[in-house]
This record gives sequence, C-alpha cells and structure tokens, in this order.
Amino acid sequence: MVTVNKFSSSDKLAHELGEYIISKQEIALEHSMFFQIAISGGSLTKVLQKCLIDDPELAPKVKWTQWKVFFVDERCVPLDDPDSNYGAFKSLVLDRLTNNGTRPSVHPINVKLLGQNEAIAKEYGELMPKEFHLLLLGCGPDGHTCSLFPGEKHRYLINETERRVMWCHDSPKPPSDRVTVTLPVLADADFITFVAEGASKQDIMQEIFDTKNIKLPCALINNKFDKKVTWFVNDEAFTKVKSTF
Ligand SMILES: O=C1O[C@H](COP(=O)(O)O)[C@@H](O)[C@H](O)[C@H]1O
Repeated sequence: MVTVNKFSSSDKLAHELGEYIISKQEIALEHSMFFQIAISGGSLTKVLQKCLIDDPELAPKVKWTQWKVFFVDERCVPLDDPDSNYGAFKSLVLDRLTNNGTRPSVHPINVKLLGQNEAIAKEYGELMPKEFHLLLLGCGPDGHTCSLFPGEKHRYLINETERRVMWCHDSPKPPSDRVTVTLPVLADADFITFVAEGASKQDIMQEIFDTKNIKLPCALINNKFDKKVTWFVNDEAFTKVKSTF
C-alpha cells in the first residue's frame, strides 16, 4: 500500500516534505558520495523553494554540494523560456543560493539539440544515473506525471520497457514537445514521492485513490510500485477521497 501524508496547510506540507527529503539525503549519503535526485516542474518547484530555501530550520541541513539534480521531465524549449522546468528550478531555488560554494550539480537537457527531440531524449537518458535515490513527482489534474499522459495516444511512453528517457510529442498540455523518464527509471529508484495540492486536484485524487483507475499514469505507478511510493497532499486536494490511509 502506498503511504499518504495529509496536511491541513501548504506550509505544514512543505516543512514535512523538506524533513522527508533531508532524511532521504542522509540515507543516500551513508553509502554514496552524492544524493541523486530527479525532480518535476510545475507546482513542485514552489514547494521546493519553500522547504529547501525559505525554511530557516531546514535550509542549513541541505548538503547542496553533494546533490546531483536531474529532471524527470523537461519541455523542449530554451532554458530561459518561462516553460522550462530547469528555468523554474533555477529562478526559484538555484538563484537563491547566495553562497556559490554551496551549489548542487544540476543537469538540464542539452538545448543545443533543440529540434532534434529524439536525440535530446537519448542523450539525457545516457547522462542520467541508473538509480536515483529519490524522485519527486507532481500530478496533473488529468492524472499525468512526469510527461506520461493518460490516453491511447501516449501509451507508447507508458509501455516502454527499454529506453529510459523518451520524446513525448503532441503533449495535451503545452508545450507540445517534451522529454520524459519512463517506467524503468521509476522501477530503479529507491523512493518515489508525489506532491499534490489544491482544489484543481480533487477529482483526480478521487479517481486515483478510490476508483484506482490504472489507465491514469499516477494510479498505475501507485499500483506497480506501491511499497516505495509516498504522497504528500493537502486536505483541499483530498476532500473527495473516501479511502483511508
Ligand atoms: O507539465 C507538467 O505538469 C506536471 C504537473 O504540474 P502541476 O503544476 O499540476 O503540479 C509536472 O509534474 C510536470 O513536471 C510538468 O512538466
């Protein structure tokens, strides 16, 4: 069964998520030189700013120089484009690390290859470590995560068993061209953690947790990797869910 942590406020959620990330950092650094993490874009980036930068208790505990940061999905746009997941992480997190000596190593997609999206995905898959200590994922109101979207048109991404990063074309959510990790990356990760907040997530939470509709990528991931999946949700997002955790 997946673990669900529910919070009455976004501030409490962010603090507990921060504690959790730091605990995973410590576990990883017991046996590895680096904490290898891959993150989503979207609303998650703001939560990361809250817990890793703005939280005075947690910020000093983040061992940034030992972090290797990758992206579970990225939009095929320049890094300074407002749609870039790297760009959002840079402006909300990296640029706020005032001391240059405390920066993580961050690995964006190779934007020199923009327009050759298959090549971007291939290169990014080769660059990624095989095993991540932690994946931090979002959940869209349609049940997508990373750039793994529901529906027949995008089933080629969910069904992939070999390639670890793939080009997602015709994304239903703009921008249309993206790259995304596939399920083999999730299978090899130590921990998979979702963050979902707000009223726009109410219906999809019900479908994921009550109906358990595995046509939705988030519900499929719950089903396949249940023991290592943890959700951080707020009460507002979980209002319609009847199942108890
Ligand atoms: O397009 C994307 O959307 C999802 C969900 O975003 P959210 O703002 O609803 O949390 C995100 O996890 C993914 O990385 C991003 O590319």
